[in-house]
Amino acid sequence: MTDSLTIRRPDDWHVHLRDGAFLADTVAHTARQFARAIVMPNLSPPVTTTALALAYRDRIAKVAPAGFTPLMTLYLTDGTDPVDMAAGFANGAVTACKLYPAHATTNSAHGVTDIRSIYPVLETMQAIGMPLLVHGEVTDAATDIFDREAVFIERVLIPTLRDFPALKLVFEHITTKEAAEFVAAAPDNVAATITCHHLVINRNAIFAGGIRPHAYCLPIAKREVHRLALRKAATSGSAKFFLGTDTAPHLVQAKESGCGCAGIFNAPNALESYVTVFDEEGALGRFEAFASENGPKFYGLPLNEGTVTLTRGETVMPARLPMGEGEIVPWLAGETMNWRFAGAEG
Ligand SMILES: NC(=O)N[C@@H](CC(=O)O)C(=O)O
Ligand SMILES: [Zn+2]
Ligand SMILES: [Zn+2]
Repeated sequence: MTDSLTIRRPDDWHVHLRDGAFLADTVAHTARQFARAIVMPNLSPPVTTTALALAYRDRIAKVAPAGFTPLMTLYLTDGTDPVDMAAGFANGAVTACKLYPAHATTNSAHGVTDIRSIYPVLETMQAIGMPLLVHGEVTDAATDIFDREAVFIERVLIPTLRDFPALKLVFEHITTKEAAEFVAAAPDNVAATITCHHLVINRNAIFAGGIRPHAYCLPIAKREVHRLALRKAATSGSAKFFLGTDTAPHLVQAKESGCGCAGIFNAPNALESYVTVFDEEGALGRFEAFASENGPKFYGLPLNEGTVTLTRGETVMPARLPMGEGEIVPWLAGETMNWRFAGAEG
């Protein structure tokens, strides 16, 4: 039995750092485990231009420890300027663009109403090799919430990739067997991130003995068959799947509400959670590629120097953590974890 695992320092390819009072706390938690993070742009108002991304990057840098690199993204709207976007990509200010279908998730009201309205932007992205990160859910009221991701593949993803076959595309936080199979069968310019929570819970967790707002996120957790397909994909050794926590903090009162926010805050214990899954699947030897190699290779970035060490051993996750001026209920709150984060070196 392996009791200690040292791997190359990992990155988190999907993070919500928020802003203002949250920023120092979110950055500290993510930077403790990860060297780089793809920073989601769904602030209010959203990060829609290179200038806004640079200003946000400066606010992050002010609170970040040495050695942490935020990789910035632009929030696509029907009015995104491809010239500003391409200039920001060329000078390294922005790494990728994020597609939120309008009204699909938290702070997506300014998102894209119809994929065809951003075809000129996608044309440019394909030409310059800029990755498109996708929240892949349809938003029409007629589609069942548990079907939104699978329908998105048929209705949006397949036609878009047919029209832009060389577009670099990351299907973010996949939650279904359909998405895992689609990505596995797609060409190398298509990849996916997988969260730790979708590897651990299925939709029963949202209703276990009562309604559980801290298990609610988007895309919503699906049936067990989908969780098993995600575990298979993540631990398969395929370079198309990589770590993206989708850590998405909301204060306790925003979650425990008559209309609770979607999002799970897993930055404090992400690696512990992922490594437990790889351990349970007998795939500890494949964890480093998933956490530390597949992402940078897809993005065309160098691998990190330095390492992190995870050790087998019980720790109890706190019931609450401070977040800005309030408190947050983290992923696995109050539960015993069987792996611990022993620290980063180098
Ligand atoms: N995942 C979530 O449930 N919430 C995210 C938005 C997102 O990633 O869709 C958030 O910003 O709160
Ligand atoms: Zn999303
Ligand atoms: Zn997200």
